[in-house]
Amino acid sequence: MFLSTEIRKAIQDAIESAPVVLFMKGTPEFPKCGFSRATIGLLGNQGVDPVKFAAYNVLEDPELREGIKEFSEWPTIPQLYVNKEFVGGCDVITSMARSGELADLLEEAHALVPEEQEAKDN
Ligand SMILES: N[C@@H](CCC(=O)N[C@@H](CS)C(=O)NCC(=O)O)C(=O)O
Ligand code: FES
Repeated sequence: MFLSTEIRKAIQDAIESAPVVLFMKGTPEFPKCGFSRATIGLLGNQGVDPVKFAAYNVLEDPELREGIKEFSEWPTIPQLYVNKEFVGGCDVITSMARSGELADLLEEAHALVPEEQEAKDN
């Protein structure tokens, strides 16, 4: 697929809009797919600060849905970015949550709610 400059720029802006960015199906409140729902649940369990988080609903934007796959070179949704770096989809995030890598990544990105950040610093 041809990724236009315009779409590439829109994706770049989205990725830069918050420390933690999720491209998903539906919204955090109303996920439209189990993989997106599970990913939102994992980020919530980690204690991601809502002010550090942005979600983009690919179901509302077919160009974003296809464009993000090309951009990330990753064939599926959801897709997580932390500090502008692509992390992965639901399986990757699930295994990183289990191993503790996700907590470390989010902590380093200062993306956790302040109390949880403090609890981890102590
Ligand atoms: N194993 C994937 C599960 C996600 C997945 O399979 N997503 C599919 C179904 S929601 C997808 O995005 N298909 C392409 C599309 O719907 O555009 C992961 O780890 O994220
Ligand atoms: S929408 Fe069917 S598996 Fe995600």
